[in-house]
Amino acid sequence: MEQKIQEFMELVKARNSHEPEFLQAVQEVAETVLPYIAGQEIYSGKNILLRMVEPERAITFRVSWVDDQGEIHVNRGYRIQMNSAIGPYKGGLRFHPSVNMSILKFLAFEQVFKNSLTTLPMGGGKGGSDFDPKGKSDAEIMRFCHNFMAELCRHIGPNTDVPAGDIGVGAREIGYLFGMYKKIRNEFTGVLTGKGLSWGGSLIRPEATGYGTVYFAQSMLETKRDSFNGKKVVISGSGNVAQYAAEKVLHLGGTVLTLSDSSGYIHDKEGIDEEKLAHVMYLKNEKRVRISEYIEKYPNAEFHAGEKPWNVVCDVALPCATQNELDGDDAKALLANGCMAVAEGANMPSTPEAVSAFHESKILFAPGKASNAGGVATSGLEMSQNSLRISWTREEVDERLKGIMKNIHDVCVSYGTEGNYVNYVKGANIAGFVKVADAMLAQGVV
Ligand SMILES: NC(=O)C1=CN([C@@H]2O[C@H](COP(=O)(O)OP(=O)(O)OC[C@H]3O[C@@H](n4cnc5c(N)ncnc54)[C@H](OP(=O)(O)O)[C@@H]3O)[C@@H](O)[C@H]2O)C=CC1
Ligand SMILES: O=C(O)CCC(=O)C(=O)O
Repeated sequence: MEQKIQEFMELVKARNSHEPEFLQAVQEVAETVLPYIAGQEIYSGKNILLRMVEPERAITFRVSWVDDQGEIHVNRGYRIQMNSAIGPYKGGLRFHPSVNMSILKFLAFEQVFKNSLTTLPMGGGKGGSDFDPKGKSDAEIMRFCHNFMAELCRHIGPNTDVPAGDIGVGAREIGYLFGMYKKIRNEFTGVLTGKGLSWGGSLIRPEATGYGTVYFAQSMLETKRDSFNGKKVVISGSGNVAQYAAEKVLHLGGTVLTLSDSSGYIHDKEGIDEEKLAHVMYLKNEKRVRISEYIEKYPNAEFHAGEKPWNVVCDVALPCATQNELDGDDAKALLANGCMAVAEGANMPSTPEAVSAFHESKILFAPGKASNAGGVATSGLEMSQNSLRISWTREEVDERLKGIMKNIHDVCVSYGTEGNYVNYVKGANIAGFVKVADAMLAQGVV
């Protein structure tokens, strides 16, 4: 099997040699899914995983826009339409200077498995731009979003491809994107999710990724007859996912000790309570400043410039910032400090070395494609509400989200149990694969 995996990866590398993040995501899936395929007659000779690693379509386009000084800038826009076997392409848009083909293909590939795990009819896609929203005025953001959508609108639609937010794309950007789509196409449809409540959005969508991550971690803790109550929790990031993961940890009786951004992390030994979290939301969502400003209001907290929070003693770690933010040394530090569970809110935040360390020490470890699936699942619920032209209550959406997260947890357990340990990576990859693979088999070679 080792050799089969190596041969498969050689083929993928030959085509994608300059895409390290994409190769990293594929390697992890190959290591768990190829041994499973080998024991399943129906997949024999069908090259399904090889077909799944090739995007159905990868679109790149120019986005020109004018800044407040009248200067013209050019960015690159992307949409990767990875797999539509089980539904329209679905996945976020990321605006960050690091965005490139490798990062978007890894995200789109992960999205295929994640969306399948939700059990909702959504294929996988991802897109974005190397545009950097930091320091831009509202007017500049609007002009960029409008020009981005002026091209993207040709390639998406409520039954074709339904983008949403990701890093650098939140409620404000979705508004500008939706406005331009509606103007050009002259149709009011659920073409984007994460919309405002008065124009087709769903309650709980902003909270869903963070809440879902904590619901998943809660299910893992329950397998050890444990809970969040009284747990010390370390969280990275301070954006959408981190904020609502922190909120749900507080609801469940845990203590949140850290939050971070790309400039460093804050450590509040007294705990980031609801009032302090509201201040973080103000700093990040309205004032749009660095997390270091937290200590101006709460001087008992510390700011550690240029560092990550993984050396802080904790029971549970929730990486909620970005890919590869938690490496092998960080994992060792968490384990040495007694961390018992890690649930990824971000996409692929743990490096392969970190994941191996978690597995070797047999702690609870949830990969993002399972634990952060609550965001896209609730996007799926937003699509359903748009199609039915109704709005569910907060409680209704939250109950559905809880049910979906519990179901994802349980399916990971059933495919990932190895003796008395649950390998959630294996469980998520195989369970996500099976539904897509079966649909691809049924649809023939297309
Ligand atoms: N939003 C959603 O519904 C979903 C998001 N995710 C994933 O969750 C993660 C966070 O997304 P989201 O919260 O939406 O994004 P936001 O843009 O709201 O927040 C991103 C956070 O991560 C930090 N960050 C970004 N890049 C880096 C970096 N290179 N080093 C350190 N910190 C960094 C940002 O800090 P700074 O401001 O300094 O850049 C910010 O605090 C991503 O991996 C995303 O793909 C997964 C599922 C759904
Ligand atoms: O809600 C969505 O469609 C996308 C969410 C997303 O980008 C993700 O799950 O990584």
